[in-house]
Amino acid sequence: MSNQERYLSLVNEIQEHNRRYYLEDNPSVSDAEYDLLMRELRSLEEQHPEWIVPESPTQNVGADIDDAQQDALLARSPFAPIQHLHRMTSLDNAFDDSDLQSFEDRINRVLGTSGQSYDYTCELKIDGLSINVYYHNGQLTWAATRGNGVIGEDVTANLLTIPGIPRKLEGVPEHLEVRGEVFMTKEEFLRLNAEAEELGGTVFKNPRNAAAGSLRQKDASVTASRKLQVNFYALGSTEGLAVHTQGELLKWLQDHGFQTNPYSKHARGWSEAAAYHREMIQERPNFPVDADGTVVKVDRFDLQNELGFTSRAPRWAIAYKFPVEEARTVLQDIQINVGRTGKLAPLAVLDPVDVEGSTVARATLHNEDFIKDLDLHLGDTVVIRKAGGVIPEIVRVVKELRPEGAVPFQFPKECPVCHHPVTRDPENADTYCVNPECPSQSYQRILHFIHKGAMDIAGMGEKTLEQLVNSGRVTSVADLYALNMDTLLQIERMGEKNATKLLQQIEESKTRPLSRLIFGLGIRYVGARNAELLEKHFPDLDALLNASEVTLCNIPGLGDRIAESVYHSLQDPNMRELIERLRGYGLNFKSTFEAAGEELAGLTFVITGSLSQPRDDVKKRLERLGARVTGSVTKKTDYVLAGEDAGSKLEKATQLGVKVIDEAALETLIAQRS
Ligand SMILES: NC(=O)c1ccc[n+]([C@@H]2O[C@H](COP(=O)([O-])OP(=O)(O)OC[C@H]3O[C@@H](n4cnc5c(N)ncnc54)[C@H](O)[C@@H]3O)[C@@H](O)[C@H]2O)c1
Ligand SMILES: [Zn+2]
Repeated sequence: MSNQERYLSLVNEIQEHNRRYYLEDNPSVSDAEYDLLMRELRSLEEQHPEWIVPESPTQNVGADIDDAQQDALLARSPFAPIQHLHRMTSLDNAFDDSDLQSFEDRINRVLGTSGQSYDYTCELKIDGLSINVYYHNGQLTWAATRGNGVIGEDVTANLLTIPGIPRKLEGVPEHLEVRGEVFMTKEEFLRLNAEAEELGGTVFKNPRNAAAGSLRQKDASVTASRKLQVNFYALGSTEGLAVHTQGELLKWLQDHGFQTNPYSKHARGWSEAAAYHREMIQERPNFPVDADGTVVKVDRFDLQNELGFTSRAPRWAIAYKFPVEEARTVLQDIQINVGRTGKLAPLAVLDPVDVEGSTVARATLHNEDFIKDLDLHLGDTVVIRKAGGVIPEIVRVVKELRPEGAVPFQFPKECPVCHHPVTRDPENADTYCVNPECPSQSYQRILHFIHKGAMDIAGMGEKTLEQLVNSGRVTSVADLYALNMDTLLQIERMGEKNATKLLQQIEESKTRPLSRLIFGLGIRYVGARNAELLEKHFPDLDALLNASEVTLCNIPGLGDRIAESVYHSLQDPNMRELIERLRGYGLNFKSTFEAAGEELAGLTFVITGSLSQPRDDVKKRLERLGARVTGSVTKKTDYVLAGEDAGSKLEKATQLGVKVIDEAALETLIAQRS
């Protein structure tokens, strides 16, 4: 291949990656690999400017799609197109200190100075997706994604589900665009992926894709459930405002109620900016959200204006990317766990190794195809890194170091626990043990049923449950309610005191809200949020059992795939039998959802001590009835709701003369005010 052919094939290849990344939120290569391709492309273009084609990714922002593709996209997109008032651009990259130095040299050249150190505002480059929020006469009017920089997608309804975005601004120009980055914290990303792995939803590659995929949802209530956040850092134009530097702008944004990132810092000259960058690399493991680098911006706006833009990026800013740390280690083993849906989950067991500030000894391998594509052999030396700064993943095998005689890993044909033959889902690469009596599945199902978010039976430890399941004393969640003192005392290390406590918790769990029971049943796709939706819609479990598939599909926010899954799971004879047994044991089947009311409007509550219901449920109920629930007692607190063993908050209430009530008094209060 000639160099020019290589150039054109790079243009094509990168365009394809852009499409997958920006339009489908589903990249097939890592950002580091992508950046390497871009660097190669750039250096070819520097040597041969005459080769540059207009569709080159260096000349465009975003997916660089032509008109026909744009039409096709918009036709498919559930979002209306919106034209930005001012173009949204990308950023050029620096990969080492000398790139940063060249950046300052170029500024000197363009501004006609030489060797001068400029003032910069340095910020974190949050790895999310950019958003443009438009205020007309101070009123939030629409919000759009970057799109191709000129036209983006209207995601107003979705954006409004994110807390902390001002709806109204005072004393601002008639037209104002406020720009920032929508992102997902690492914690929320892990929670979402764990839920998706378990319930069978989309598993995202990294927090950026998760944020993009969550914001671009047809159904804004799905976006609302994803806990997105946003940091603002720019305006479309600062005309008509008394801000003259990026530093002042960040302050202006904060003063007007916009969330900004706390890590920004002033720097003088490229070397101070480089020092900030090094500091941030050290801090990176502590960021609640992943950042993929720092952004160095010329501070003064008059200089920014002089410097201007290239076709895709400002000349006054540069993204200094964090190094991607890779480590080598040895694949010791591949463990296969069987989840509660019967899904076989392969896990790589690695020689522990440090990557980006933490020790990695395990990595998920997703499914059979993932292992095949990597061509994993036990004993292989593998390269690992952290996707999105969080999830350790195996990137590739170092084939040269493969031990002699190593054989490719064979995915099991039978369940590693019950030895029942497994079946592969024809739609994806997942493999399932379909034996309904598989002890591993029973164990996982019961574990799910008793965990904190479901029936919350904390006294049942994993070891205890394991013994109960393995000895055949407990095979389904209903069996929990048949446990008695004699059975429990046969469990190793289970004394009378703990057994009594456990039996009491099991008894208490019978009164949990219906949504927790529905969640606990472990229906595919039904997490805590969907369970709540279902509880809101039906007066009791029987009404849900009798609901037709159409009725379920019509529940706003539930989604057809979920409705279908609920319907079919609840028709299953085994599920019916289980539910009847639970009814027999007297579990609560009634919806505890009162319609949202005003009974407690204007009152502030603090909850303390242990109550008959999980505190979170009580809090939600108070809020549904209009109350505000806060964490600490002040003079503004109207009531302290105290359960057993209430401590310092109770003392504080007495000191301040705040009324203290118990659960019974709360019911009276609600009844009086309704
Ligand atoms: N893996 C893939 O297939 C693939 C494909 C395309 C792009 N990518 C990744 O995306 C990058 C290019 O994407 P891009 O054009 O969106 O640019 P970018 O993400 O490198 O930088 C520009 C963006 O940074 C964001 N940003 C975050 N914090 C900011 C701050 N404080 N100030 C200003 N901007 C801030 C803004 O959204 C802005 O649009 C590549 O370097 C690569 O890492 C990967
Ligand atoms: Zn099995």
